[in-house]
Amino acid sequence: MIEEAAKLLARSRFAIAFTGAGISAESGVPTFRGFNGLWKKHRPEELATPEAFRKDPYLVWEFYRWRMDLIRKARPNRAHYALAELESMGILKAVITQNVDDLHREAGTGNLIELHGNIFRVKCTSCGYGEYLKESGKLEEFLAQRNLPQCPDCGSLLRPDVVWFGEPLPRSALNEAFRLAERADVVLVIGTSGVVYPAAYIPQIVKETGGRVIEINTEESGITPIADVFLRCPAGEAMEKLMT
Ligand SMILES: CC(C)NC(=O)[C@H](Cc1c[nH]c2ccccc12)NC(=O)[C@H](CCCC/N=C(/NCCC(=O)O)S[C@H]1O[C@H](COP(=O)(O)OP(=O)(O)OC[C@H]2O[C@@H](n3cnc4c(N)ncnc43)[C@H](O)[C@@H]2O)[C@@H](O)[C@H]1O)NC(=O)OCc1ccccc1
Ligand SMILES: [Zn+2]
Repeated sequence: MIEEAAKLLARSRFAIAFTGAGISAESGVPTFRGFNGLWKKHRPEELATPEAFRKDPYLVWEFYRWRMDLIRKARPNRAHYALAELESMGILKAVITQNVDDLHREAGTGNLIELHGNIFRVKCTSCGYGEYLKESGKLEEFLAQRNLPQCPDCGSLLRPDVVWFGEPLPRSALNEAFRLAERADVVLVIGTSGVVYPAAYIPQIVKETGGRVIEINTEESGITPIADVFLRCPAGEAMEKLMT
């Protein structure tokens, strides 16, 4: 199977990657399904909603600060670096991710589409203010606080710049992702359960426009039925084999 996947990639004219939480599991970042009950018995889907934020912004900010603190200590793993290398070799044209953990960027991926936002960015709930805490160097101080963060421009509440359930994805990112999927002849799907929409349409669009689907996952997922090659293997291990 690895040989077949390597051949498909080597012969590809326009290959892209589509990733989920599973690619960051080996970096110590819990997957969504692995999360259940991980944080104070809450399911992430309960807290990652506009309703939850309206009802209890303290609880939601505590949840996101906990995740930001956990994720900032994580480092990219072999799978993240392999995708960045495939891009620098000109084989991979883009990485489309559902992850908000910034690990693809840290690994050196250039053409990165973050469909669900980035946990280290905050934005104002009323004016257009936004800040990337890693760049502004305010991350430490931000995580040390327990208060509700306020917008320095208008004083309103700041929220994590991620897409919550029931919220539309950023139009530009979604259009770019669909455009890439239509153009791709190969998609490398890594570590996703493939149940969250509209993101999960990406591999289907590649398939429907004549492309091939290579899936890497430790177990079958919602994508497996359309996979031409299924590698049941941890992402780091599979990508290492693919690169050698
Ligand atoms: C749960 C699901 C059924 N619900 C949805 O899809 C909903 C509703 C919906 C919309 N359309 C539909 C159509 C059909 C059904 C439902 C819907 N979608 C939405 O709400 C979207 C927004 C969805 C985005 C939500 N935000 C996230 N994240 C950011 C926040 C945050 O992170 O805090 S989603 C979040 O969960 C998802 C988790 O999935 P995975 O990444 O796949 O992770 P998971 O844990 O599930 O699986 C891990 C996999 O890895 C594998 N694995 C584990 N270890 C390894 C390993 N080592 N190696 C390899 N693989 C491994 C495992 O086997 C497993 O398969 C990711 O997308 C992640 O980003 N918005 C919207 O539709 O808006 C409408 C709209 C339109 C216009 C105007 C108004 C409204
Ligand atoms: Zn503001």
